[in-house]
Amino acid sequence: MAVLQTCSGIKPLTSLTLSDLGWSAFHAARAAGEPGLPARVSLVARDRLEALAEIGPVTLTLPGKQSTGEFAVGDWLLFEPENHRVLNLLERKTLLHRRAAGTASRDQLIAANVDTLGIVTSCNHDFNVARLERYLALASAAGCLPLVVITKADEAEDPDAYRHRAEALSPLVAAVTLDARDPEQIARLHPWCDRGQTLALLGSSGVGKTTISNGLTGRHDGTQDIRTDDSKGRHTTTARALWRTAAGGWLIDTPGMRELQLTDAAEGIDSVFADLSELAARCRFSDCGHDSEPGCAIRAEIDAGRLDPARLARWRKLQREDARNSETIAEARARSRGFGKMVRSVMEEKRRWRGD
Ligand SMILES: Nc1nc2c(ncn2[C@@H]2O[C@H](COP(=O)(O)OP(=O)(O)OP(=O)(O)O)[C@@H](O)[C@H]2O)c(=O)[nH]1
Ligand SMILES: [Zn+2]
Repeated sequence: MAVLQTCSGIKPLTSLTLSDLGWSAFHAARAAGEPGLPARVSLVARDRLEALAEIGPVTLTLPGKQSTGEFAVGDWLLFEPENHRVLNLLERKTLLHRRAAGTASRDQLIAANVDTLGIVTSCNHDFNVARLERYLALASAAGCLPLVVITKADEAEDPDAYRHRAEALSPLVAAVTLDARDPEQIARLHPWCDRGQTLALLGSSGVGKTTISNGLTGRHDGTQDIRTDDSKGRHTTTARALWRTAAGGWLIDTPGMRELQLTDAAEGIDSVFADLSELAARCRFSDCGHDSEPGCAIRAEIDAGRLDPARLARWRKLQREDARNSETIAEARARSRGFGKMVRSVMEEKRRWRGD
């Protein structure tokens, strides 16, 4: 199964050290004294995990009834070398997750231990401050560093203007402009995916994610498919995996990355809008709606012309989106607990009725 591909000039998968794989002091501390060998998950299938260890690629199985749904690409775990069974999932440094599509609200893991979230946009109408803020909040909630990658610089008159606008959004933001089709320009992204570093890309359709990912991994066919099983049966997934980059690091490319919605991101939103949340803390009322309440610190800034009311509107919109999604997951959990209780009481009732 062609899950992974090495690039010419870099180490083959069988001679990678743990540091090559992205192992850090954080994980070493969690694994200390625990039995088993460390491995990093490169693919999550319904019945098994594919992973990379110092001994090379391994296929791992889970004990008992444990579901592979609890694992994400990029996870670190410990496994028994004799039978390739998973012993222990190690705590994650960062985690990207989303609300699963469909009516059943479910939290779905997308990728773990991603160091940098590459937020891809273009020097054109795709460049949208509200969308960038949303992705920045998501990166912050996941614990990843944000990198704004602005493609199609070759089509813009003043690409630096886009970079400055992105960098103005938060002191944490680094931004890079490039023509993603040019290998020399792609190399500007190498510091974020060199040895031990893991990068994941997020962005709207058509902004150039596939082009960047091909440029970084040396993979020329974006549709190099892998066969996997999931709850819906056997099917083909496009590169739902951990890819080796030419710079010696890793690129995580999962289909779920492309439709990330905010959930449980309240803290991430507050970090992107730190100026607003700090102001809000100075409003006279702790539940100030920042509309017409007396003593509103945010209104005072707007009235003084120091704050753009549009930024307040964007902040509130993200808070509402996050509240709505987080609530639905919490509610769904409560519902499934309630349903479980109901099933048990019906079963008990039946047993009593049958007399066993
Ligand atoms: N001029 C120019 N074209 C680019 C650049 N980056 C990507 N493209 C082109 O834009 C089109 C879309 O690029 P993709 O890499 O497929 O975009 P994507 O983000 O992967 O799109 P989805 O697969 O739909 O999510 C392709 O025709 C690319 O060749 C760039 O920096 N400059
Ligand atoms: Zn207020």
